[in-house]
Amino acid sequence: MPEQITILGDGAMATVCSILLKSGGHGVTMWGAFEESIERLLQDREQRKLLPGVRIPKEVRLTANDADAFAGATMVLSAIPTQYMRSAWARLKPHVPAGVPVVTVAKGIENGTLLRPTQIIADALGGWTRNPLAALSGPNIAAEIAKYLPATAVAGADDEALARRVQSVFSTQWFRVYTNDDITGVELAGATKNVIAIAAGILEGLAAGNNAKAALVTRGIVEITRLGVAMGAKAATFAGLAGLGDLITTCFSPDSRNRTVGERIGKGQKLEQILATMDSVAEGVPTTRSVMQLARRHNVDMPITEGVHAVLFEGRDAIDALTGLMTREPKPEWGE
Ligand SMILES: NC(=O)c1ccc[n+]([C@@H]2O[C@H](COP(=O)([O-])OP(=O)(O)OC[C@H]3O[C@@H](n4cnc5c(N)ncnc54)[C@H](O)[C@@H]3O)[C@@H](O)[C@H]2O)c1
Ligand SMILES: O=P(O)(O)OC[C@H](O)CO
Repeated sequence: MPEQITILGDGAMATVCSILLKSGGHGVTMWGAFEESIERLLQDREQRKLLPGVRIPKEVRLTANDADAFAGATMVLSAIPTQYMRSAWARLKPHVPAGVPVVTVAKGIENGTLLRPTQIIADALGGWTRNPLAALSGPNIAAEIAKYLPATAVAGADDEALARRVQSVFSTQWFRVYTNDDITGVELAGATKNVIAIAAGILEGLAAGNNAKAALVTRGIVEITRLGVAMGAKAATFAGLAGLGDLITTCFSPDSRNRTVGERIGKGQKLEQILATMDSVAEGVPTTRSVMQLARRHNVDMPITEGVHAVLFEGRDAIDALTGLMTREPKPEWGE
């Protein structure tokens, strides 16, 4: 059944979701936080910097007006980067229709609160019961979906009926959606893989080779699963599309912003310099701080995350961090 979907955000993911949902026969309104950005989109029908060459269909309604954004909405999609979610949702709260399901595609953990995207929304809106919440996550590089290349995702929700509704809304011939009742795992996997993807980029920048990259992906999934399980997620979710699937694409795709940040660091650039030249968001950078704190809080060993944290925020040299990982005390592959 066609739905009327309000997409919050006007970045790369919001843009591809507008195309995807419109192709599925749904009505779409896209809201942006900044008037100038929506004005530009109304003129160009294209996010020239974030997703060049990809046209936003004329049927997609564009607005920067908070109240107008939710007219007729039967579902809301939040495509706002994690660290901006709280302020955006607090601003929009008076206009969000109660009872309408909210789906998030954000992949991060909020700094300070250490909350997952759906938890941030619940917090901002004043409770889970006001709006049912779901997360959509998986190997979803926006630039590929925009070219109608085949992709898959997981609709995570506590409520099975909601997960199935999200699955049905987002499914097209080239976008296959599975359901998963482990929303904690779906969100944690999507956030933590970004930290490992920064490490993959660092290896790329150091020209460390594919054996090293394979080791990173394999040991990376082990450590993010360990954190997830300690926080109540299912290990199987991390072995699925939202975990291993997304980790692989993000570690290997040249289009990944997180991997690109790492690559530039591996080549010797400074983080501040990299971030100053990026138009788009690399969620893994602030999320590394949050994941490091979660690891400490839950007493989970996360040596790769520790290494990324040290390189990004403690001035550690990338080669030194890699040597540190390679010379840790010998241990069995499985176990503590
Ligand atoms: N791009 C992808 O391939 C992709 C795929 C899957 C999931 N995601 C996730 O989607 C989320 C959005 O990422 P994106 O790639 O669409 O973003 P982007 O990097 O393309 O664009 C950044 C967006 O942030 C918005 N923004 C900047 N400051 C803001 C503020 N103060 N308040 C509100 N909004 C602000 C900008 O208007 C813009 O829409 C992220 O959590 C990302 O991890 C992205
Ligand atoms: O470009 P990145 O690194 O933010 O990755 C985008 C998506 O999360 C890939 O699934």
